[in-house]
Amino acid sequence: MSDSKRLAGEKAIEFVEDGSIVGVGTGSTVAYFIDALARIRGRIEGAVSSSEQSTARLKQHGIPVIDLNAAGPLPLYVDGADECDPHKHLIKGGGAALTREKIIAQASQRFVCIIDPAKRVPVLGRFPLPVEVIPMARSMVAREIVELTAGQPVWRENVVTDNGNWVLDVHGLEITDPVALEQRLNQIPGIVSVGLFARRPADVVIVGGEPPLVL
Ligand SMILES: O=C(CO)[C@H](O)[C@H](O)COP(=O)(O)O
Repeated sequence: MSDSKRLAGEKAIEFVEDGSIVGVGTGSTVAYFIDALARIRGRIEGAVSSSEQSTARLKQHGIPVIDLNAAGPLPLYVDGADECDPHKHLIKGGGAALTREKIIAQASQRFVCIIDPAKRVPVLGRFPLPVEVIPMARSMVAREIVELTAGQPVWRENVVTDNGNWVLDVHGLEITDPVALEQRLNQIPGIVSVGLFARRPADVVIVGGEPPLVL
């Protein structure tokens, strides 16, 4: 598994443009991408990071970390996913970094998603859908989700996001219309962001293997 993650992460380097600022996601697959990025760090201006975890790894490698507000639109965002359907719609947020990941994906011209083969599914929902919530809204949002979907929200206790918020993981979903579900959930007050990347799916998906598959 970690070999396919490494192969996906290393393949994504081919999408990095010289002199650019690269958007960097979060997770164990992205860690391999950051390590590969370090080997070409002289060719890039720096990176915009989606989490404290990735920031620490980028800095360890001496890669300058740049504020998104100072960077402007990015040519490339590279990130992992928890699930990916045939339309390149994703579930993300297993690492609780979904909000910043979504912001950087939106700010990027091209989103290259790097996954191991186990992440490919015909329909999203086997992986519980992460939802970042303002702490005071947790119970209300959970009730709204129960009313709106067939899912069961479970509070990811002991996890506080980099933004100081909490995460609900919604179990038992079969997400046949990810765009509609993302839109509906986004309208509930108290939800900061939903780990569905359907309105802004990946542009390219790299599935790690020998050789990596580029979709
Ligand atoms: O969305 C994420 C973090 O919020 C990650 O991209 C996702 O959880 C995949 O992680 P990994 O590469 O470790 O399997």
